[in-house]
Amino acid sequence: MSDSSLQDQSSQEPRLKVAVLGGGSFGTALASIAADNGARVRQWLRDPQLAEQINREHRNGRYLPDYAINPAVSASVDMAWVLEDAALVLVAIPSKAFRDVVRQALPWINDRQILLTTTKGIQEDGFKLMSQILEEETGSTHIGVLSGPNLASEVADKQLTATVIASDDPLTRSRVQKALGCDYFRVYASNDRYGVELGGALKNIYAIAAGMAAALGMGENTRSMLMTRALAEMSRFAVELGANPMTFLGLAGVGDLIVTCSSKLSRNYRVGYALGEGRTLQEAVDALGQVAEGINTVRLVRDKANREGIYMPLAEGLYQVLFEGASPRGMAKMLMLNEQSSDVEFVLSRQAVSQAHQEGDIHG
Ligand SMILES: NC(=O)c1ccc[n+]([C@@H]2O[C@H](COP(=O)([O-])OP(=O)(O)OC[C@H]3O[C@@H](n4cnc5c(N)ncnc54)[C@H](O)[C@@H]3O)[C@@H](O)[C@H]2O)c1
Ligand SMILES: O=P(O)(O)OC[C@H](O)CO
Repeated sequence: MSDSSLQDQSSQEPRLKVAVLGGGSFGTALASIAADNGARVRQWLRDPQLAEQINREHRNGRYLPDYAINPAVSASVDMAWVLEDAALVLVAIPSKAFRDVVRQALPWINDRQILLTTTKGIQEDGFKLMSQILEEETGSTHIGVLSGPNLASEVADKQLTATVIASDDPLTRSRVQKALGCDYFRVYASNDRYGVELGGALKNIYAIAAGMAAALGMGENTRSMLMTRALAEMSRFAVELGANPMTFLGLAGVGDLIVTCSSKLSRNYRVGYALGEGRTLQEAVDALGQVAEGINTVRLVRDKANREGIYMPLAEGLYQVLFEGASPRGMAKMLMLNEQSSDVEFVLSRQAVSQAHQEGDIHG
């Protein structure tokens, strides 16, 4: 139990009631944190056997077999029971099923609850982020996004970790900081919900590329170049879509990019690594056995960038490798020989670089 949970218990405040929708590794780790902080936590999942195992052994054998879950977490397949009286609801469900699960929950959602998404993905129809789905389905004003460099197994292992709660509602920010912040999990606040959520979804694309580069034997210079150019590309995309580029300097931007592009614990990195070893996309996905959101995100972002005229050479290159059979090495070479560009576009624009080249050509 963390120090902060002791503080909570010694105060006279009523016990917070938390519901977590999703039985995957991050949902489970977050449920355990909230319980460490003294909350009554109920977790909803589809699989009755897994629910029974969590209740009996305080272990999630499917997603987090090696970690102890706080015994105060109770799991169930009964959505009504899980959401009963919940003041804070966390939705940790892959993007493809997110709206369906929120719809199942609707009868027990009310306008006093705080609703959080932890999902780093995009809905194809309308290019919607998960908090937008929460907003559309519930009409709530207490909506937030939890995102940051948060590999679930490290969180479950109580490695010192930081995350971001992003919401334009100050109450949501402060309540979530209090509910989840403890001596191994620090929660920073942001009011750029869109930027934070976009950062979490976009970095998955580049984690696939980083895994692929590692499997191909490319070195640290390459990884550093990839991450930095990824940050430039993510920020460019975000600015075009109206997010604040400064958000990408924070935990949910560069922070999450670093961890996901560096760790074999990342599912997106692992898919990329398998592709770099020569497996097909289907083989890589089958071997993973879990959802790597970046596969779908690369397609959606590449299509959106093409529609909106946003320059995204890395996303385009990865799309060609994943879905059009391009060779990873050939694509890497092509990107290296791409048109001359600028380092930091907010300092020197790409247009200024290409104009200098055109003028140089004219003057021989
Ligand atoms: N795992 C991590 O390290 C991590 C860290 C930070 C954020 N996230 C994000 O949080 C989200 C949840 O991640 P996770 O690792 O907890 O879980 P996950 O993405 O592996 O899957 C979550 C759960 O959703 C369930 N599920 C899938 N389809 C469903 C459906 N149609 N109906 C009901 N349940 C369904 C699965 O059975 C599983 O219990 C992800 O989208 C991810 O981007 C994950
Ligand atoms: O396992 P991934 O690739 O979905 O990434 C996990 C988290 O998003 C890391 O912050």
